[in-house]
Amino acid sequence: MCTSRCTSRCTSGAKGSRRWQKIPQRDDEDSPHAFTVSYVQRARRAAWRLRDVTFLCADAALCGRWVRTLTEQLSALAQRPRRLLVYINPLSGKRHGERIYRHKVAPLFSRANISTSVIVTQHANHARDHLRTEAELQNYDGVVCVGGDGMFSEVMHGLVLRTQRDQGRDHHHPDQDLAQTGLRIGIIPAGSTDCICFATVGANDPVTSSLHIIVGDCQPMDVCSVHHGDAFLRYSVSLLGYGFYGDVLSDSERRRWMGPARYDVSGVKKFLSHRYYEGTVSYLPASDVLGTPRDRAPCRTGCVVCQYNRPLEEEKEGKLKMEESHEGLAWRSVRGKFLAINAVSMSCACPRSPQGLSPAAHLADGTTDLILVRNSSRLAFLRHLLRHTSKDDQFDLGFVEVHRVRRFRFTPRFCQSDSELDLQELLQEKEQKEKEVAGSQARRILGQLCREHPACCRTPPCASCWNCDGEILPHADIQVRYTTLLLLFLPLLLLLAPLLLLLLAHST
Ligand SMILES: Nc1ncnc2c1ncn2[C@@H]1O[C@H](COP(=O)(O)OP(=O)(O)OP(=O)(O)O)[C@@H](O)[C@H]1O
Ligand SMILES: CCCCCCCCCCCCC/C=C/[C@@H](O)[C@H](CO)NC(=O)CCCCC
Ligand SMILES: [Ca+2]
Repeated sequence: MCTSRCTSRCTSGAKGSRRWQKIPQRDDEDSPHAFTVSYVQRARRAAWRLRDVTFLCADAALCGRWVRTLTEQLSALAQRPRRLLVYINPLSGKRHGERIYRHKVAPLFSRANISTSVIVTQHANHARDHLRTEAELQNYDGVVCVGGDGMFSEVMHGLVLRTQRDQGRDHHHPDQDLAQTGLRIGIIPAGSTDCICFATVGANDPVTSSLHIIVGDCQPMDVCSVHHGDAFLRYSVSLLGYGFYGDVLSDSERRRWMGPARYDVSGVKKFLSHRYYEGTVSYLPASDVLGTPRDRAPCRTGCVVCQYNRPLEEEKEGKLKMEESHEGLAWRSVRGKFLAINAVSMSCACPRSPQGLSPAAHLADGTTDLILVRNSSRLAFLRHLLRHTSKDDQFDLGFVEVHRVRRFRFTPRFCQSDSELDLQELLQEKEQKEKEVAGSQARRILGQLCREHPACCRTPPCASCWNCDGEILPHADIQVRYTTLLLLFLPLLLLLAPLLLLLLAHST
């Protein structure tokens, strides 16, 4: 494949240091035969860049032999994708998805001889439904989503649900282990938060993500299932947030026209309203695992903690069953007033929070970090939030606790079923309060208690909603468990990278 005739040659510079030097284009007959090799150069902060180097040969035969050999070597790398199914969300983030793909991604895919089927989505859940029903997955080596976390979530749901259907698994059953999807997913960041791309690649850069896909590595990623009783709700790979993050998301939905800024406006608004929510969190701690949420040892590709902690397919049944068998013993419960309940299966690092909600959470260890932020003053909560934007430990505060769990459940205090029970408790609390305080303060406190109870308040039940990877869940009473793995186009072992990063060779 002919490319530009501009050629470089290696010239020994001063003191024998070798450096490449561009030499002007040569049109004369005896111009040497040359071939150009494109390779990946790792730049600052996890960014990857494409670089070319051209080699001069004495004669055409030698040049041809080099190109054929290099091309054969590259073709032999089985993990590299040849055919990709691409979904573009035109409305993600600042609505640059299509432009980003056409200008930055497609040229790289074509230089790497990757064929693509591109679908620009026409409506929400277009990608999920296409993957789940009509996509002919056997024709592809992977799926690429161009958009934000919500678009990734659509592709994930489409692939996981399609795999269960094809393998006859019932994903509605909360204890059903899921079949693992075979196709890898690549993410081209074009959204507002892009936390899944940032937390896995370390950068939100379309060129870097494209090169990761072309090089074709493979990195597993935890998937949690969320159920309400026996009804399946959604899968989650990043944040399951109740209280603050749930309120921020639901408030920001009506501001989608603002793009990424919608989260800042809603964030400030919800910080100021400072709502707490009552309920009971029960969780099954992950026993006999390496690492803790506060060991400040971030998960990196080739992570040994993930390999050690992740329940292997065959032992998964046994391991979880064993933990379950001590149901009464191993499960723990926490009841109280929470500003936020966040369950993260990965660090959730993103441009807003470079370390993430749980910096030491592992991408593929089969556990979730459950962060409980109890009711506290606005100032204390602000300190907690601000620590997400620095390297300070956001868990080192009296009203914050974090647990590494395999499963957890949440029941809001004022859920419909037991409001009568709560009503008696509430009346007892009122009588107690009446004894303790008198006059105007009593009315203020009783007003607060009253405002919160559906049985005696005019406002709807004060449950928050769950933010599941950026989507709102229809129920607050949920059960969550680690269920399966996804596969991403990511470097498995960066140390091997120099050998694998030759992208392609072509004669010039
Ligand atoms: N063509 C479309 N028209 C309308 N909505 C769409 C379309 N394609 C996808 N969606 C929906 O748009 C929502 C937002 O998409 P996405 O998450 O990619 O952008 P974002 O919200 O800006 O990014 P982030 O989730 O990272 O904050 C998703 O829930 C997705 O289901
Ligand atoms: C006053 C200073 C406050 C500083 C606060 C910094 C804390 C930022 C933590 C950001 C955590 C993002 C977690 C990612 C969740 C995504 O799956 C989801 C979909 O994209 N995004 C949101 O829910 C959007 C959530 C946006 C929350 C702000
Ligand atoms: Ca995890």
